[in-house]
Amino acid sequence: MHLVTAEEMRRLDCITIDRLGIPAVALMENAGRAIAEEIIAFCNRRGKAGMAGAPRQGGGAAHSSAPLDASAWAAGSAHGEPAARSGARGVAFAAGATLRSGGPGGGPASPPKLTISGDAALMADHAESEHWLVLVGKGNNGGDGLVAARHLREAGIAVSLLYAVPPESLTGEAALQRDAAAAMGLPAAVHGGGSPVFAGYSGILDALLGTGAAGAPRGVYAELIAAANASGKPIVSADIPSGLNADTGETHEPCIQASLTVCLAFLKRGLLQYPGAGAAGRVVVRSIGIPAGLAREEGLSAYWLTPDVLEGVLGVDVRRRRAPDGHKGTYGHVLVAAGSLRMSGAGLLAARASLRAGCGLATWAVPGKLLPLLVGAAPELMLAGAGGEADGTWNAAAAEEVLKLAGQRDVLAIGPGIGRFEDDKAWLKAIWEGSECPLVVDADALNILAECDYGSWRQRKAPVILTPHPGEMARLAGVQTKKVQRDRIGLALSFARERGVTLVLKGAHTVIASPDGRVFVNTTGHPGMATGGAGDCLTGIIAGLLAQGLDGAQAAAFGVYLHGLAGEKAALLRDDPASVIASDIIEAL
Ligand SMILES: NC(=O)C1=CN([C@@H]2O[C@H](COP(=O)(O)OP(=O)(O)OC[C@H]3O[C@@H](n4cnc5c(N)ncnc54)[C@H](OP(=O)(O)O)[C@@H]3O)[C@@H](O)[C@H]2O)[C@@H](O)CC1
Ligand SMILES: Nc1ncnc2c1ncn2[C@@H]1O[C@H](COP(=O)(O)OP(=O)(O)O)[C@@H](O)[C@H]1O
Ligand SMILES: [K+]
Repeated sequence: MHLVTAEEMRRLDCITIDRLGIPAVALMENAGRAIAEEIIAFCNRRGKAGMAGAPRQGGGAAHSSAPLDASAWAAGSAHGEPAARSGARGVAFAAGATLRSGGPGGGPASPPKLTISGDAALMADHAESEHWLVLVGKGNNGGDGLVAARHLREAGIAVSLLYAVPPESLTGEAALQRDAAAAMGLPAAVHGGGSPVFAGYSGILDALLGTGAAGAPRGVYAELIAAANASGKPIVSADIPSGLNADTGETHEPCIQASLTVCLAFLKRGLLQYPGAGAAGRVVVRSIGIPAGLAREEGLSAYWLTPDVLEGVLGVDVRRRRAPDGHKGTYGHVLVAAGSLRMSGAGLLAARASLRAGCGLATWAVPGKLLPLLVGAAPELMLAGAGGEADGTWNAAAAEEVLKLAGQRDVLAIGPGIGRFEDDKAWLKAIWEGSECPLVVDADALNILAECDYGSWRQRKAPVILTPHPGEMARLAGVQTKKVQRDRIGLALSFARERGVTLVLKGAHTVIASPDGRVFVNTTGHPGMATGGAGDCLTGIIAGLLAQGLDGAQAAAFGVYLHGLAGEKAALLRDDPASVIASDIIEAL
């Protein structure tokens, strides 16, 4: 599924309206109806759970991990329930008259049944117990809310409108919807400042600000957002939560904390990155008549990482099929140069993970003094001494040993647990320039890299994959960690392009950017993976996939995806995400 910025969304809107001739008001009608359908489904679910009026739990970025669960996401109108719902709610009865007598054999036949279905998606189970307040902004987002209000009313749900600004200031399609709502007699008020009263409503539709918003909500918009959040009522957002930066996922002060966001046409980038992903609650993407293929035709290249994208966009065999006559040589040989006396485990985790990712062979290179201590640590691994100091730490001269070993292997992964040492920049430069195979750079090797002028180093032919967490990324980019987190997708993209590397910016909803301008956002994984060594496993997984012939972007994206899935599985096996440790992730691969 494509991810779009607000600007790209406007472009796709314009193409649909100008080139295809679909009127803007038709798109708005589709948008509003989709929002109404989702609100009705929300009410019906709530009714079934016997929780009428219950607000979302927790709120804010720390709320339930539902949005992290790929199954909680839904694309288009096929979001899991409608088929079952329409089956259950369709009006079906037998036709009164027998249309044809006699079966093929001439005997009596049972009369054919005529089945007639109602507009199931717009049927509320307990409409009488619902009363929704629609917060209406001045732009098209407000217009969407007005359309939704009409459809909710049609479904028998009581609806009231609260305009942020005098309704006379609405223009274009939004003004048309304002008039239609008035003609239908929907009760409306204009926010007069101060604290609006939300008592008596069973839910709030946030149609204040959408992709046309600029900066933090101002004036009456800010008042309404703060009051809606404080009301404790469940909030459904139209397109994006008002107060969210649709491109970056930054939340302004204030920002709506939604239970559900009905995203229109294409998934906005900001809904996939924290804290925005937390503010959005559950996200449903609904089509509104803008052809999905336009995104591809327009060359958009940001994606939510799903098995479909892995296969269709990246060309990865997600089933990881192996040739029946394959042997260990078929699946490549990884060299992991990692670990030192005090952090040998980091190297062990990376090397073991590469094997679990499916490479044929893995060699773990450590400072020679450590070798006797590591014998038998993992029987499947080969061990190699790579020089180093008498105390089991690395030194610059060890680069030569690493290069010798790498010459006979398919992939080199460096960094986990190596620490810092004298002349480590020379060590890294020698490896960077001297190795011919794909290179995965992690942990302290990234910190060393951040201090090097590697743009002037000899150009590498084989891919480089950098796997920083936000702190390491901050050092690489020479900015504060806060700035990294403010626009993870934008930074990862520009860094990968400028430096000609594949960049894996780790953390909840890891971003994978490739030097050709494609970017992928992963949503597998969970907070239980915030544990020492989890990143070392990822380094090994990516190296293991590279060894099997995947290219840089394929290995990075598939590796991150599998790593997250393994983390989820490990949490299930442990019964508690908090108990997951890095080794569990490897075992769950
Ligand atoms: N064909 C289409 O285009 C379709 C669009 N669709 C829908 O339209 C949405 C985008 O609509 P949009 O572009 O009208 O912008 P929108 O977000 O409603 O609000 C902008 C208004 O808010 C104001 N404002 C801005 N920033 C502010 C701030 N910080 N604090 C306070 N006020 C602020 C600003 O007013 P101004 O300050 O300029 O007077 C401006 O007038 C999109 O998300 C989707 O829901 C769908 O219907 C499908 C078809
Ligand atoms: N809340 C989270 N949700 C999903 N994945 C997470 C979360 N926290 C951490 N992770 C993942 O766990 C790994 C941690 O890596 P890192 O910080 O480098 O750990 P270490 O250096 O100890 O190995 C990364 O792949 C990261 O994306
Ligand atoms: K909104």
